[in-house]
Amino acid sequence: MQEFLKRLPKAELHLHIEGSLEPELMFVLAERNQISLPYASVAEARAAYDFSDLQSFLDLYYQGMSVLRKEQDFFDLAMDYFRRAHAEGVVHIELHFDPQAHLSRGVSLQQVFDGLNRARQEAKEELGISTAMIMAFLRDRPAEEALEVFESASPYWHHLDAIGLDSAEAGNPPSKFGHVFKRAKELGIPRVAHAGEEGPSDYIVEALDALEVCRIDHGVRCLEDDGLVQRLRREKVVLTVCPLSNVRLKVVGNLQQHPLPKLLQAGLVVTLNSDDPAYFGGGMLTNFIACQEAFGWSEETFAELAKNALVHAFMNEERRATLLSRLEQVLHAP
Ligand SMILES: Nc1ncnc2[nH]cnc12
Ligand SMILES: [Zn+2]
Repeated sequence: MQEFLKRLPKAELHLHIEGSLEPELMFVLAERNQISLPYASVAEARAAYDFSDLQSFLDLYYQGMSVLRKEQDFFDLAMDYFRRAHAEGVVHIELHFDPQAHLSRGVSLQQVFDGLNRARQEAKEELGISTAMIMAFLRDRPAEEALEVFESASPYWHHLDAIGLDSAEAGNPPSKFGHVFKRAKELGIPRVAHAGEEGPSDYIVEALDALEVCRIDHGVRCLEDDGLVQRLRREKVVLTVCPLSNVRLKVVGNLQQHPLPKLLQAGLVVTLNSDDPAYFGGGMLTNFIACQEAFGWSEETFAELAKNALVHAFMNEERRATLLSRLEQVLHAP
């Protein structure tokens, strides 16, 4: 089964590239940029990744990314992840990135975009991985700041496949960003948002109504509202679920208690994703294998999950057709 899960052509729709920063690279970049870390070793950093909730993770996540200063750092960060993902059978990756968390440290949008775009090109040429870019806004920062950053990113709008909304959810409802997302809609830029991770199911409704998103990142709390579940099913809204993330951030007590089987049973469009693989215990394949162990799913179930991601990814139709036929080949391989 693990061989099958590895061979499945997996598309990752929910990945924070800054959350793919492994401690090993963090130490290399800290030394290169003369930045001091609060850890004496890689092992000490990993030991500190013991979270009680989303905020306790975000504190270390923003601290960790402080080693990213130059274009080369963003290139190295992304290539490091693309290589690991490639080894796990990932064929397409949609990168969330957090410009505000870099701008506030004096790192320019140009450094971020140039480094990530150079890595995306190399991933395409050397690894055959396609990628998409989701510029996320920090919901615990003022909405006006998000709008300013969005406008200042106009030279890079053509690189964006979507905008997103992340960071501390509770107390920061989607509607706070209604005008930012409206502006993106006017420009024809698709929209996604984290909702129903720690926040209530109402935030999922708001993300659909006020932000007009095509996907909900996480969304696991939708089950608290039957009407919402029916709507998500009817409107075929994609949920980018991140099983190991939800365990590590104590959204659920353990993986066996995760609502994933219920989400599938409800007929929702579910995908599996890693969120912040360097902090939550592993990448896509690790998440797939953990679900196999927790839920005992069949090959057909994993194939459905992988297909959902390919069908709803931000990719051109030629690439989608290629990857869907690769999926069929894996399913029918002897
Ligand atoms: N799981 C998560 N939820 C909200 N914001 C994030 N930023 C990075 N990972 C996140
Ligand atoms: Zn996320």
